[in-house]
Amino acid sequence: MRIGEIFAQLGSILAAFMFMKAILEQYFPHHLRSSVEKHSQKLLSFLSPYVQITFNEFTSERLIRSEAYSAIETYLSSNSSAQARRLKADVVKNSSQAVALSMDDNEEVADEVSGVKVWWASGKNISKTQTFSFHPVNDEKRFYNLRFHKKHRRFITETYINHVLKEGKSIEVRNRQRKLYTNSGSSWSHVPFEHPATFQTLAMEPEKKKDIVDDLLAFSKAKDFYARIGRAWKRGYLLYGPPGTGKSTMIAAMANLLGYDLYDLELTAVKDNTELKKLLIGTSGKAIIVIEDIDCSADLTGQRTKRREKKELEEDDPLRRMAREATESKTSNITLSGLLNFIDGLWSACGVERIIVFTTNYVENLDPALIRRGRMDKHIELSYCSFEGFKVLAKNYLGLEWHHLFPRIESLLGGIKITPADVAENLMPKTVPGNAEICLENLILALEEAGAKAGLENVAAIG
Ligand SMILES: Nc1ncnc2c1ncn2[C@@H]1O[C@H](COP(=O)(O)OP(=O)(O)OP(=O)(O)O)[C@@H](O)[C@H]1O
Ligand SMILES: [Mg+2]
Repeated sequence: MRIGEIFAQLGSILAAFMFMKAILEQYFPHHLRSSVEKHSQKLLSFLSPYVQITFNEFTSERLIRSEAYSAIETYLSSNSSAQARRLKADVVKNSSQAVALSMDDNEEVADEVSGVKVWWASGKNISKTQTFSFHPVNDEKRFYNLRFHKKHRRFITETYINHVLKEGKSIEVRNRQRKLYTNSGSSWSHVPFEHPATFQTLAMEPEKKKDIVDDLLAFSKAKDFYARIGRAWKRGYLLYGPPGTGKSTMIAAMANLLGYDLYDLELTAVKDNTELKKLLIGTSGKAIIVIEDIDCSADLTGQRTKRREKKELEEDDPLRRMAREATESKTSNITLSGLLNFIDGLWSACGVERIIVFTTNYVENLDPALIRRGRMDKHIELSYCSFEGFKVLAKNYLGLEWHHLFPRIESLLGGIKITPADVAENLMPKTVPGNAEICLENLILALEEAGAKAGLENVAAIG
């Protein structure tokens, strides 16, 4: 048969079909038509060995987008880009891909888990209700249909759907744009969090680093464990050490490792406990709440009241006392124990994971009650640069695994205290293109100078 004939035949079949459809629509009453459709669908589903589940984008009661729908969309995105013929593209920031691809309407992709094959189809319903409005409302209702053989019903409903939702949510967390929040008044404002620090680039002894990474990962996966033992899903870290040893850098690395948002809580800008309460309620799950330099927020060391009582006894001049009280009333009225008690209370009430990190340069100044285990569960000391730490920096900054000047640096680092920040500054290439040897020699010079200075100070102290 020639191509022309095939088209002619196809044309007449189509015409006949359209004619039948038009007759059906014109002469069949509406209610009869819908009952024919209903019964034919019943018959089809009775004969078909497949079961179908629909996941709507918006559920009828709520106007918010269904979490299940977006988790499925994310889960299917990698499958879709490999299988579907028509894809939708969306621009995403801060992701390894420049655009996120998802399958277009009326596309179907297959998925297989534990040997069970399922099919996902995307579709949309366009609402037929006509509304007259100056602002036309988009009445498209999208959905995903999951189709599978009825013999797998148990596996699908009990295991597979949970797997899809969990996997989809964890991909969302990994891909989403993280935020860095700061408090202004009783609300948070945020900017995109784009700190590049990771645990790989952090100068630290490998075992210590592994211990911290394992601890964080174990925490992030321990929802069921915390629920079972009846504890709020939270963990407190205290980072202490001299300035420039990587405390802030480690917090950024933690956020990058877990994909959490960062809330940088500036306590001195918080007026009172009510404002603090509002701020803490305003934080989301998967958050790291950071309070830097708690020792500098003098009111929070637990000694404020004692100091004030003492001063009041000393100060008899009423004018001076009034002036002091006026300045004090402007500063924060929060006490650290109040803060921690409140955090304990809040966290006990909700099931989302939160990490709180405190940093300080002077751990010895803190009230032991405030950093007891259970509040600050893990105490991490960040100290001066060791040779192991130096090797990480040399690899990051200069791309060096080994150099003939390394042994000299190792012996100098053994006796001289230098912060990773100072080492990093010396390793920073000062010329284009950078010369590794010059950088290492600069570091040796800096180390020798620091050594000579420390020696002089020692001599002066003894003298
Ligand atoms: N352990 C480290 N690994 C890699 N880089 C580091 C490390 N410590 C410090 N640095 C570098 O030094 C700079 C300062 O470090 P960071 O701000 O983390 O110090 P800090 O301990 O928070 O200091 P401070 O107590 O003054 O807040 C960072 O920009 C980082 O590049
Ligand atoms: Mg810091």
